[in-house]
Amino acid sequence: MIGSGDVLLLATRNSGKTKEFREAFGKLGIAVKDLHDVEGIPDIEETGHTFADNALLKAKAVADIVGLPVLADDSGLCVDALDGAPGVYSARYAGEPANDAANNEKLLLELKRLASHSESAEAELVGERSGAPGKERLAESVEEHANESMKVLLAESLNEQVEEVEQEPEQEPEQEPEQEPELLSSARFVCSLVLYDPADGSHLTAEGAIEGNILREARGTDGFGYDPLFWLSSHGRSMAELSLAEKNAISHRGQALRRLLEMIGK
Ligand SMILES: O=c1nc[nH]c2c1ncn2[C@H]1C[C@H](O)[C@@H](COP(=O)(O)OP(=O)(O)OP(=O)(O)O)O1
Ligand SMILES: [Mg+2]
Repeated sequence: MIGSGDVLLLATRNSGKTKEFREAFGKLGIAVKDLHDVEGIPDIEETGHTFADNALLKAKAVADIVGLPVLADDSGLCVDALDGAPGVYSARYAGEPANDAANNEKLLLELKRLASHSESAEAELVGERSGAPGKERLAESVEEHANESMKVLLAESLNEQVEEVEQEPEQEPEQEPEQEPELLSSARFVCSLVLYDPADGSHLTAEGAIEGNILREARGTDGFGYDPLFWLSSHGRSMAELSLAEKNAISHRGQALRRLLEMIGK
């Protein structure tokens, strides 16, 4: 039922999603349209409790209006330190109307708040164990180690000076090895796709997920949504530092789409 007339309508107003589907379907000779190309489709409330529920809701609502098969994508970010939030609320995490920058900012705020809470809880625990209040105990610990740290610092700076002198002047400065950036929590992107046929109400559902970590600082300018905060250790890049094709090859959406296409023999 897909590709009747080799055009497929997506039940989305998210141009970032449309771009990714265009890249993937282009290879199959299928043109992709979205709700920016169709008039008279109202906003569809995403009242489901799962990604699959919401994808079905969107696909059915639009397909019943246009009378053609429709593909819907419901997706989001599940962050472990936040017990799976924002999850199905990813798009409206910072309120409505949906705003990627505000959502990213809220995500960082929540994770940093959590980190500072657990740091102070840890300090108190140290205090309780030693019988001294947390802050005092920490100060003592700094005192105890101060001399040792000073020695290490002095030795390091001496070593650096020696290395500087020893370096050949015409030698290329060595490239700093890229350090793993600071990460706040493990997380995953999840995507549910539903292809709905209004002729008989039949539909197919496919899911995909990708594991990663939330960065303390945004990186990259490609993609959309939470991509700049989603770190892929295996690639040494954020999702927003991948090209469209690279993202599709690994993403939750790419995986779900390949599964769906397999189901319909494409
Ligand atoms: O690959 C992704 N890279 C980064 N962020 C992503 C991705 N995939 C989903 N997300 C985020 C964006 C949005 O905050 C929410 C999706 O919400 P979701 O309701 O499915 O989409 P949406 O409202 O943007 O468009 P629409 O419902 O019209 O398809 O998860
Ligand atoms: Mg939505």
